[in-house]
Amino acid sequence: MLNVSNITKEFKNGLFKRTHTLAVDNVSFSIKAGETLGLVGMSGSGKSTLGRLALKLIPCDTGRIIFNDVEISHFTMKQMKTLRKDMQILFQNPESSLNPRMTICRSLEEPCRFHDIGDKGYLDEQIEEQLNFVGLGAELLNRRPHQLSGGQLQRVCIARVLLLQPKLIVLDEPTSMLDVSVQAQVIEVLKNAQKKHKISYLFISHDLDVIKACSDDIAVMYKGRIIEQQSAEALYKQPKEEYTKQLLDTFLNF
Ligand SMILES: Nc1ncnc2c1ncn2[C@@H]1O[C@H](COP(=O)(O)OP(=O)(O)OP(=O)(O)O)[C@@H](O)[C@H]1O
Repeated sequence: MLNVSNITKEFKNGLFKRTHTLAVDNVSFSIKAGETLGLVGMSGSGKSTLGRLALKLIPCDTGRIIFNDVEISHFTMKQMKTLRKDMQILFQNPESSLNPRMTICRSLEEPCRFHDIGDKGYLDEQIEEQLNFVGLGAELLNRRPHQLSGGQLQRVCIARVLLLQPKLIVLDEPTSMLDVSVQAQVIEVLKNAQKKHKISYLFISHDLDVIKACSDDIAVMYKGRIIEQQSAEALYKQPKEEYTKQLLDTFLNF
């Protein structure tokens, strides 16, 4: 579904753009249809930047991105518009993902209207179905975001993404702002959605338990590079790199 090879991203900031940060350094990975690649690493290792590059939300300096057998590396933003609904992202903070002035119903409708998905009748039906799927009821539709809990808001965000029927979703710490009890429910919803629609996930998280529970393969990032990638089971049993061992130890002893 997604094949990324040798992508690099350097940010240039500061006076006269003299401060350079090599956020992603020659990274390659691929994700099959319906599978999850977990991405772990310390803060600042480049995980979120890599997720945004993979979706072409920001341009890469070098490298190739092939999505669903189409090379999109050189696609313009206009060309990307047709693919946007297939490639979605779910952020960690659902509150800032939703417009506080819009009702939940409007927030769910908006992206579908933008992508021209169905008429009003079809949309109403789909919204109800997706809300149901994520475990919410239609009584929330006329509320505004501040009238929902964090877990409910993240479910709304998941429903909103699912309405577009994406093929790939970058999950950028989707449960890190939620209570532990709610985390498990949200993960269950994401797993069910993947099973039902064969969606591919790039799952970014600090939480190694969450990553282990969700991923087929796991990639470890360190200073902008993927230093190790293995099946989830193998990585936990026999990490190859010293850094991965330290990461696992730190997490287990936390
Ligand atoms: N827009 C930007 N301009 C300049 N530097 C940036 C920008 N975005 C990210 N960076 C830098 O790139 C590096 C990687 O950042 P990134 O957010 O991708 O890391 P991360 O692994 O996702 O971190 P975290 O887990 O804390 O979210 C960091 O040094 C960060 O400061």
